[in-house]
Amino acid sequence: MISTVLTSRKSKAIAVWCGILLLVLCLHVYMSYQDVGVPGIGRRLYGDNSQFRDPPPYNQYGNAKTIKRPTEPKQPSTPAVPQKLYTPPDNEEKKQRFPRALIVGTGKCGTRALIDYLNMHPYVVTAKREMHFFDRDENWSRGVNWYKSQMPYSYSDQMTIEKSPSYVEHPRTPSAVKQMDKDMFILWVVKDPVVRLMSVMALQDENSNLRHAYLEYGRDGKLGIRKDYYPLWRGEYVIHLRRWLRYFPLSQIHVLDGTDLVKDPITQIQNVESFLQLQPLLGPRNFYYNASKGFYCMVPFSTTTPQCLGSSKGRKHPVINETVKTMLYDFFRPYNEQFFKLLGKRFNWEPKDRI
Ligand SMILES: Nc1ncnc2c1ncn2[C@@H]1O[C@H](COP(=O)(O)OS(=O)(=O)O)[C@@H](OP(=O)(O)O)[C@H]1O
Repeated sequence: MISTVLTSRKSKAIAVWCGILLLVLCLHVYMSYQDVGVPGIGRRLYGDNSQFRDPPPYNQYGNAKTIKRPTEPKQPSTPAVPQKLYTPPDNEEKKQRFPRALIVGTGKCGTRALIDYLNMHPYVVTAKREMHFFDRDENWSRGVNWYKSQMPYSYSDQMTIEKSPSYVEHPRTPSAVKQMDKDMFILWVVKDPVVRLMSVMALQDENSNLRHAYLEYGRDGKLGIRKDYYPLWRGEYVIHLRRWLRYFPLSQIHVLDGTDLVKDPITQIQNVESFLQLQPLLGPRNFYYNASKGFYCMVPFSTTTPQCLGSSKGRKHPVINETVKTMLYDFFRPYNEQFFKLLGKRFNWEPKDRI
């Protein structure tokens, strides 16, 4: 009898202990799954998988406003890319193709930024260097097949784009381009011509007289503008536009302001996408403002690391005094006004404090 009582007490105690053990085990497993933050529990069982639970930095459409940037733990190093932005057509091989869009100029207005921005678009492939096919005799004489042989490989639904920043001024280019492809998309970046001139001048040595080569003394001994100076002529945009309009309708020429491209690349690139009839894919996800450079850098879909243009862009411009500034703005104003009239839109190209 005593032994029966003892046995039943013992089995009760065992049952209670088993119950407690089971409860602890269940709690343990539950906490591991939920990662409720009890140090060591979840991770000891399943490893440190916290990096896989970080939210992706961009949504499917690349809207940076939705970005949550956890500080700890770090972002996954794998590119947070909207998957499958581009699928090549079935059974197709890449081949070299003529450009369907040309960035024709103007030098120092942001042509490199524009082509590199466009290169982030999955349906765009860009020539790796300036070909100067239409404007340099030695290249022109090599013929169109040579030009095509310089183009990158692409699929049929991708758009090849080339830029050579002096196409816009060369007398041969508009007719030659039309002969190659009457439907060619023409992209043209311009800039306040005084700012553009200073960008050219910035290339000259700081102590060199060439920094002010756009000035000359007239017969009267007064300082004036050297009207036949090539960098000035390049900024007389209306002259060049008139020539292009003899071959292409204005609707086929997209003109954008390089200063707008610096300040608001997203809007500008989206306008260009629309002009080129490309899928609207580029957006805030592709641009990162680098405060120390004062420029936006690119974030292609294949990476989350910003890529900036080289040090040859964004040079410090020479300082000019108010008299020279007024002379330059007065010189360009009539050309600008005619340009705006022909273009049907205006840019803010009035004197600025900093140029
Ligand atoms: N994102 C970004 N980063 C750096 N620079 C930028 C960018 N966007 C536009 N720009 C402006 O581009 C100017 C140079 O123009 P181009 O590329 O047309 O020059 S070139 O003719 O090809 O040499 C260059 O002019 P400078 O500032 O005078 O160097 C820049 O103002």
